[in-house]
Amino acid sequence: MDKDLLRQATKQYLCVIISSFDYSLFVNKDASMNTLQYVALIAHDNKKHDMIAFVQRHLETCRRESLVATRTTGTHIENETGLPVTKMLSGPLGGDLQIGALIATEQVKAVIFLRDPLTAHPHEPDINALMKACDTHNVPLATNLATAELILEHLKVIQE
Ligand SMILES: O=C(CO)COP(=O)(O)O
Repeated sequence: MDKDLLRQATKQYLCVIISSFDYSLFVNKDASMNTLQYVALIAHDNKKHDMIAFVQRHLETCRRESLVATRTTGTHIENETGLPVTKMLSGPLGGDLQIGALIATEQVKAVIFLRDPLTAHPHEPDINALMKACDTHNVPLATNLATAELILEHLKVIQE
C-alpha cells in the first residue's frame, strides 16, 4: 500500500476513535464530588414532631433543596409535607453512617440533626461519626431548633 495512503487512512481512523471517545472516563471523579447538593434532615423519635413542624414552617425553602434523611425521619417528612426525600437506612441501622459518607464526599451542604440529648441511643458511635464528618468537612450542623432556624434563613437568602 502506498505510504501516503496508509498515513491518510491511519489519520482518519484515529480521528474517528478520538471523536467517539468517551472523555468522561478520564474526568477527575473527585470533581463531581464538589457539588454540594443535599440538605440532610435527621430527628430522634422525641424530636420528630419538631422536625415536621420545622419543615412545614420552611416549606418553600425546603422545596428548593434536595433533601436526604434517615428512613423514619424521611418517611414522616414525606407523608406530612409531600416533599420528596431521599431516604437512607434508619439511624440505628446505619442511616447516620450513610449520611456521614455523603458528608465525607462533599455531597451535603447542611445538616439539621434534631438530637434528643436526654435519651441514650444504642447507635451513639454512629451519631458521633456523623457529627465528626461535619466538623472534618466544615459542613454546617444544627443540633437544635434555634440553630436550624439560622441555617434555613441562610439557605433562603442564598436561594433568592
Ligand atoms: O436515629 C436516628 C438518628 O440517629 C434517626 O433515625 P430515623 O430517622 O430512622 O428514626
